[in-house]
Amino acid sequence: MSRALVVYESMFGNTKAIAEAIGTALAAEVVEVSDAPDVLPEDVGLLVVGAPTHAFGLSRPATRKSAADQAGAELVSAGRGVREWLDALAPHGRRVTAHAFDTRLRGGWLPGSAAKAIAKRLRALHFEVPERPMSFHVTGTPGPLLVGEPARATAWARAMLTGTPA
Ligand SMILES: Cc1cc2nc3c(=O)[nH]c(=O)nc-3n(C[C@H](O)[C@H](O)[C@H](O)COP(=O)(O)O)c2cc1C
Repeated sequence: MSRALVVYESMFGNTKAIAEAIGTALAAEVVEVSDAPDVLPEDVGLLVVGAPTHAFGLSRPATRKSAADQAGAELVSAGRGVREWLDALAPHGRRVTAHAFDTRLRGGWLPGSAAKAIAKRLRALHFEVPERPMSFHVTGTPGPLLVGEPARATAWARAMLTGTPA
C-alpha cells in the first residue's frame, strides 16, 4: 500500500510543528531534511515538503547560519536545507503526488515564499503538484505560529486525502 512522507526543514521549530500536524493527519512518517532519503522509497505515493521562508525563498547556508545564531541551543535543522535535499533527490520515474508548504512572517509586506520555490523544484523533478503552495504564518522570526495554524495544517492535510481544496 502507498504511504505518505513529510519532509521538513526548521530552524526554530515552527515548520516542524506544522509538519507534525500534517504528519498526524496523514498518518505519515515525518523526517527532518538531513535524515530524508535521497532516493524516494518505492512505497511513497504522497510527499509533503516544507521549509521556512528565508530571504524571499528557500534557505541557503548563509541564512541558516543567521538563523542558527539566533536559535542557539533550540536549533532544529543543523545540517542541509530543503534546497540541497531537492538538488540531491534521485529521479523516481513513477507517479508521485507532492505538496509544498512554508512558514513565513504574517502580513503581506514581504514578497517570496519558500513553498513556491519548493513547488517549482518538485514540478521540475516530475512530481504531480496539484495545488498552489501553502503558507503558514509566524508572528516573528523565531515564532510563535499564529494561533490556529496547526489546526489549519491539519485541515489542509485532510483535504489532500479527499482531493478537496482546504
Ligand atoms: C535569515 C532569515 C531570513 C528570513 N527571511 C524571511 C522572508 O524573506 N520572508 C518572510 O516572510 N520571513 C522571513 N524570515 C522569517 C522566517 O520565515 C521564520 O523565521 C520561519 O518561518 C520560522 O520557521 P522555523 O521555526 O521552522 O525556522 C526569515 C528568517 C531568517 C532567520
